[in-house]
Amino acid sequence: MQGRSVLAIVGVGRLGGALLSGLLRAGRTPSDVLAAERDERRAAEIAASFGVKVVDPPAAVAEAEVVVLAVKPQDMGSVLAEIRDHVRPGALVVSVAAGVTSTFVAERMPPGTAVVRVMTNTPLLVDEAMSALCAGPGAGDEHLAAVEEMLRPVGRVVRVSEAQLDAVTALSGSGPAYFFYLIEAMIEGGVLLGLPRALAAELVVQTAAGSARMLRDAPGPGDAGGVGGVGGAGGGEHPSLLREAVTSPGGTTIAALRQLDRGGVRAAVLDAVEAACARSRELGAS
Ligand SMILES: NC(=O)C1=CN([C@@H]2O[C@H](COP(=O)(O)OP(=O)(O)OC[C@H]3O[C@@H](n4cnc5c(N)ncnc54)[C@H](OP(=O)(O)O)[C@@H]3O)[C@@H](O)[C@H]2O)C=CC1
Ligand SMILES: O=C(O)[C@@H]1CCC=N1
Repeated sequence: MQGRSVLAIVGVGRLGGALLSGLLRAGRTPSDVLAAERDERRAAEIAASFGVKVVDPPAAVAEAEVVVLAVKPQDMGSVLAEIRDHVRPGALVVSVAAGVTSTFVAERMPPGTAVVRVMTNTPLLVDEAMSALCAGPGAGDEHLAAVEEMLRPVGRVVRVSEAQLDAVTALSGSGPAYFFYLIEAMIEGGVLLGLPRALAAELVVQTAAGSARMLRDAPGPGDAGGVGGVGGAGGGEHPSLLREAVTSPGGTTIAALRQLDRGGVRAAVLDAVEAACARSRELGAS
C-alpha cells in the first residue's frame, strides 16, 4: 500500500504479536498501527514494548484501511459481529486464522469488503516466516499484492488456492512445532548419552540451522549450480541427496536411520500432517 495507511491488528497474542513486531522492524510507524487485545496484561505489554495504541476492536477497525484478524478460530464469529458495523467502506480484511474460510469472514462483513486469507508462522519473529495467501470474496490482484507487500519483509510469501490452505496450515503453519519437537527429542538424546544439556542443545540447534540453510540456500554436493533443490526458490538441494551424503556405508548414520524406520517415524509424520489438516477443516466447519 502506498502512503500512510492505518493497520489494525485484532488479537495480538502469539501470532498477532509476532506479526506486529515484524511489521515494525520492517519500518511501519507505530502511530499507524492500532492493536486490539482483550487480555489486559498482554495489552499493557504490547503498548509498552511496541509503542502502539491499544483500543477495543470497533475503535481499531474504524480507523483502519487494513484489518488483520489474529484471534483464535473459535473467537472469530464473535469478533466479526463486534466489528461489523465499524469496518470502513473499502477496507481490506486479512484473516490469519486456521481453518476459517474467507466466505465465513466475508458473510459477516459489510457487503463489498475485500477478504484475504493468510496462513503464516511464528518464524515471523526472525523475519523468516513462510506465508501463503489466497483471495477471498471481494479481493482482487491489488489486494493480494498489498498483503504480499506487507508480509514480504518478514519472510517468504506464496499464493495458493483456498482449497490448499488446510494442507498449508498442516505443513508450514504448524510446522515450526514439529521441528521444535524433534529438536527437543534430539537434545534429550544427547543428555541420555551423558552430554551436558547446554552442550547438547548447542550441537543440535546449530546442526538444525546448518541443515535448514543447506536445504534452502546451498548448492548440494556435486551440484555447483544449486538447482536440484525442492525449496522452490532456486537454491538448495534435494533432502534425499543431502541425507545420502551424510550416510556413510556401514557407518553411524545408517544405524540411526534404521531405528527411525523401525519406529515408523516417516508414517507418523504423514499421520501427523494429515491430522493437522483434518483439524484445520474441523475448525472451519464449526
Ligand atoms: N500460533 C501460531 O503459530 C499460528 C497461529 N495462527 C492463527 O492465529 C490466530 C491466533 O493464534 P495465537 O496467536 O496462537 O492465539 P493467542 O490466543 O495467542 O492470540 C489470540 C489473542 O486474541 C485475543 N482475543 C480474542 N478475542 C478478542 C477480542 N474480541 N478482542 C481482542 N482480542 C481478542 C486473545 O485473548 P484471550 O487470551 O483472552 O483469549 C488472545 O490474546 C489463530 O486463529 C491461529 O489459528 C496462524 C498461524 C500460526
Ligand atoms: O495450532 C494451531 O491451531 C495454529 C494454527 C497453525 C499453527 N498454530
